[in-house]
Amino acid sequence: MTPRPIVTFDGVTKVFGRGSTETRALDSVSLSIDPGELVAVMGPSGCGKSTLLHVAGGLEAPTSGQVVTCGRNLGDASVAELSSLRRNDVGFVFQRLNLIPSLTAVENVMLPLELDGMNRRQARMQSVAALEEVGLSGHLDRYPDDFSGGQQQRIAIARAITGTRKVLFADEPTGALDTLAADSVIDLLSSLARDRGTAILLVTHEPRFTAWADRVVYLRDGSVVDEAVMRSYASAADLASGDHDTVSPA
Ligand SMILES: Nc1ncnc2c1ncn2[C@@H]1O[C@H](COP(=O)(O)OP(=O)(O)OP(=O)(O)O)[C@@H](O)[C@H]1O
Repeated sequence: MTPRPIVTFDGVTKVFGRGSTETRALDSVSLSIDPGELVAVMGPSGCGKSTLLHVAGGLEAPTSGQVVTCGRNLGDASVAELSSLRRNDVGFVFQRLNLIPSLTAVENVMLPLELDGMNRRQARMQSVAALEEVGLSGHLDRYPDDFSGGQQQRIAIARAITGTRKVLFADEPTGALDTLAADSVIDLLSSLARDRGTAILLVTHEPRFTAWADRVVYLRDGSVVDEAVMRSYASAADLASGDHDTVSPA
């Protein structure tokens, strides 16, 4: 049975500004992402990659078109529904980690849950489970500065997947990491998709990460210009040589 997509874009346009300052960041984008799928989003600077993530996660409203994330139509979702989506269903990770240096790893993961009104015991339980999923269960009480850059990004990922979140939006999560640490973070994202069923939308400038992706979506000037279905983990070299299945957007 075909899984029900966890994110669907149907003819989505996002315009910033008006008149002479108008920017069409997304232009009639249609795509969908299934549970457990790792989709890489690539394209030149300013083509709309971050905007795609922000609109999919309810941080920005579409100007027109329909966005459905985790069963919610974001176009007519109330403020309360959007905030529930961000609290319970989706997570974000960025290049900037925003970890608080004076809090331990587990306290950093717990913080948003507690700010959200969850009691301390439950917040700790969920945070310990998330840190276990990212391979840091033995380091709960260490401070961010005690970790390498790659491990710090793992803490940020744990914070983004607590509870039953079904989608992770990752915007250049390895931008500040060396090659080895970056590969290990992408490895982790790939295993979260495979083993936990988390759908992952990964914005990246790194062609080599396409080797971990199930699908690659190429944006230019706000439009999807190409999609590559990566079967059996084709390598970036295969991609460059055109040895992949290309699906032209509708
Ligand atoms: N809040 C905003 N207000 C006005 N314009 C914006 C806003 N956010 C994005 N834009 C514009 O929309 C376009 C797409 O921006 P976006 O950040 O989505 O691109 P990107 O592909 O993620 O770029 P990069 O790879 O450089 O991060 C750009 O022209 C950008 O200047």
